[in-house]
Amino acid sequence: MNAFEIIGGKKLKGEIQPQGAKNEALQIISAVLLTEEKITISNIPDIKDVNKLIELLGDLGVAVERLSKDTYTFEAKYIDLEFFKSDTFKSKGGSLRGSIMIVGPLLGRFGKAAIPKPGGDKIGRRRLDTHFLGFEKLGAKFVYDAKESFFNVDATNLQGTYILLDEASVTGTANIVMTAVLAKGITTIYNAACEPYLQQLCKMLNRMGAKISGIGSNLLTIEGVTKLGGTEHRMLPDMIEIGSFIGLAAMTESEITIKNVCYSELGMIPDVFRKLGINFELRGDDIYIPSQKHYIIDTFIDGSILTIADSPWPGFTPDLLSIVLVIATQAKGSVLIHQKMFESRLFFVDKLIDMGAQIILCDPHRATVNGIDKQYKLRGISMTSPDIRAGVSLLIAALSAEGTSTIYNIEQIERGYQDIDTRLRALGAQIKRVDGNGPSH
Ligand SMILES: CC(=O)N[C@H]1[C@@H](OP(=O)(O)OP(=O)(O)OC[C@H]2O[C@@H](n3ccc(=O)[nH]c3=O)[C@H](O)[C@@H]2O)O[C@H](CO)[C@@H](O)[C@@H]1O
Ligand SMILES: C=C(OP(=O)(O)O)C(=O)O
Repeated sequence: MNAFEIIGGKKLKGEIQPQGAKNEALQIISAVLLTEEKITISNIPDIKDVNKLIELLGDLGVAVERLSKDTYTFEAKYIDLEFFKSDTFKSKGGSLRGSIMIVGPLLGRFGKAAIPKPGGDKIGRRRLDTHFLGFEKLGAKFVYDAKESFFNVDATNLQGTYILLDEASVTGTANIVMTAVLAKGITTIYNAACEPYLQQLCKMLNRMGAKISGIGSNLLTIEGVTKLGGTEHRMLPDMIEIGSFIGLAAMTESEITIKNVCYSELGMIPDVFRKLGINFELRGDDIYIPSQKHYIIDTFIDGSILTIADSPWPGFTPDLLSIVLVIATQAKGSVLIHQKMFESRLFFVDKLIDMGAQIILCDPHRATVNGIDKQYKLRGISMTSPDIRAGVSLLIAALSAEGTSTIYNIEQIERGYQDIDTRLRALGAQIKRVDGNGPSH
C-alpha cells in the first residue's frame, strides 16, 4: 500500500491541465458496447476506475487499442455473455461504481446483462433502484440475488414508454438512456439527471445514430433505432478536478492557472467558489487564480450565515462539497455545509479538527465551519483517506499545513486523480510517495 508524505506550508506556482472527466469517461466507455463498429475516444483520464472499466470491457470481448496515453479505440464486435458467470466478473465488476453502466447498453443490444453490486466510495447508502425500475418499465425483468449481491436482467422485447424517475440519478439516467436508444418506439424520461456528463453521452449517442432530444434538460425523449454505428468522442475536462485546484490555490495562497477548463460547462461551480471569497479571472478558457492571503465568505443578503448545499445538476455537485468545506476552514467567516445526498461523506472532518480546524459536525449531513482567517496554520498529522473527495480535501489541507502530514489509503485518491503527486510537484509541492498501510483503525 502507498501513502503520500507531504511537507506543507509552501506556496505553489504555475499552470495545471485538468484531466479528462472521470464520471463522463465511465459513461462514454460503457456506451461502446452499443455498437459493433469502432469508437475512438480521447482525453481519457489514466486513473484506476477508468482503467478497471476498460479492462472489464476487454474481458467481455471488446477489442481495445491504446493509440496514445489518453486515446483508445474500442470495437465491441464479439461479446462473451458467458463471462457474466465467471468469478473474475464477480470480483472485477464489483470493484467500481461505474461498472453498473455496462448493464444498460448490454440490455439494449443483447437483451440480457448482469452485474455484481458495484463498489465506489463508501459514502452512505448507494441504492440502484432507479436503474432497475427504469429497465423494468422498458420491459426487462430483473432478479437480485441478495446472497451473491448479484443483479441479472433479461428482456425479450424492449418497448419505449414514459418513465418518471424516482430520483435524478446520474448513472441511473445514463443506464436507462443507453437501453432506450435501442428499444422499440418512444421513451420519455422525466426527472432525468442532466449533468454535462449526460449531455456528452447523449450527444455521442446521437452521433452514433440515436435520436435523443431534450439534451441538457430533465425531460429526455428518445426515439428508438435498430442499430448504432461508430463515432469519435473527446472527454470534457474534469470539473471536480478544476474545483479541487481552485481550492488548492486558495488554501496555499498560490498563483495557479488552470488550463482549458471549458468554462461554459462548469455551471454554478465558479459562483460557489466566489461566494467563499476566492478571486479568479477567466483568461481565454483558462482560470487564473492570483495568490491571495485572505478570502472572506459571503453572507446571504439579509446578513445570515451562508449555506452551501448540493443538489442535482444544475445545482452544486456533491463531489465538491468536501473541497468547499476544507477551503472554508481558512477563510474569514462562517458557512454551513449541507451534504443532502450522501449520509457518510462528512465524517472526515474529524481529521481536519485534529489539524486545528474549527468545525462542528451538526449531524451526518451538516457541518458548520468557522473560518480562522489564517490566524494560524493547520498542523500536519497522519491520516487515512476515507473516500476520493475527502482524500483530496485532506491532501489540500496537508499542503497548506505546517509540518509533515502522511495520508494513507491513497488508492482512494488515485482512483480519480491522474498522477496527482507528479502534477503537484510540478507546481512546487513537497509531496512524495512512501510505503505504508497507516493506522489499522
Ligand atoms: C460514477 C459516477 O458518475 N458517480 C457520481 C454519480 O453517482 P451515482 O449515479 O451513483 O449517484 P446518484 O445520482 O444515483 O445518487 C447520488 C446520491 O444522491 C441521492 N439523490 C440523488 C438524486 C436526487 O434527486 N436526490 C438524491 O437524494 C441518491 O439517493 C444517492 O444517495 O452521481 C453522484 C451525484 O452527483 C456523484 O456523487 C458521483 O460521483
Ligand atoms: C463518489 C464518487 O465516485 P463514485 O461514484 O465512483 O464512488 C466521486 O467521483 O466523487
